[in-house]
Amino acid sequence: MTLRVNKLTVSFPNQRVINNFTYTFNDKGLYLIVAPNGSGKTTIFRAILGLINSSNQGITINERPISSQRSKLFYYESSNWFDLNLSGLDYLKFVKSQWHSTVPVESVIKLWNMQGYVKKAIRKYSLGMKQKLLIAMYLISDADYMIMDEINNGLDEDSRKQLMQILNQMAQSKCIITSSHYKDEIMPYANTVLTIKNCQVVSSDD
Ligand SMILES: Nc1ncnc2c1ncn2[C@@H]1O[C@H](COP(=O)(O)OP(=O)(O)OP(=O)(O)O)[C@@H](O)[C@H]1O
Repeated sequence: MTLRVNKLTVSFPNQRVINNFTYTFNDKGLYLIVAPNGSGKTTIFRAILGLINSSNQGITINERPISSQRSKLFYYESSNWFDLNLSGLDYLKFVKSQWHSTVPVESVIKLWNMQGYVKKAIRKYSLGMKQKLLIAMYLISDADYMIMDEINNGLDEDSRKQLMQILNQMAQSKCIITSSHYKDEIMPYANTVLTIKNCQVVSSDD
């Protein structure tokens, strides 16, 4: 069980961002991508998901094309993607049904203390409340592979600590791939750190 990226290259007009990235993510563990602003973290995630054009010789989960394995993977890039007219509960129920999850919605709402606002329209949420909703969606999905872009953005210190405990626990049985600008908080829990320099992705395993 692996997520394999084979010779991934991403270019935008006049700019190559990722060059010839080949890597195998195992089905367990916490992978942290650390790199300065604008170096290509989000680009890698989008390319893995097929949300942007790339050249590659295959992106697979368990040796099958990722496009046929969507229920094994969860990625929701940013709370900016939320439809502000919907409620948090709408999103949680949607994810539960689409990912055929057995995780009770109520347990995740309680875990993140979202009872007071989960039924309200997202337009009434603070930044941190939106981020908690986004994290709750990952927990509900219960997907084997989770790609989380800047997952602790907008969270207060206690919530970031709680998130780290949860990620650490989930990484015992799932593959968590994340990037963060609070890297010092995640680094102690990361099994592998990937960095991007001059379009090359380098792993701490190498
Ligand atoms: N759609 C696009 N068209 C042109 N250039 C793009 C596009 N998307 C990203 N880029 C460029 O690709 C580079 C990498 O962007 P990316 O968003 O992947 O960086 P990042 O490492 O996630 O940054 P940050 O830490 O700021 O979130 C940047 O130079 C950016 O300007």
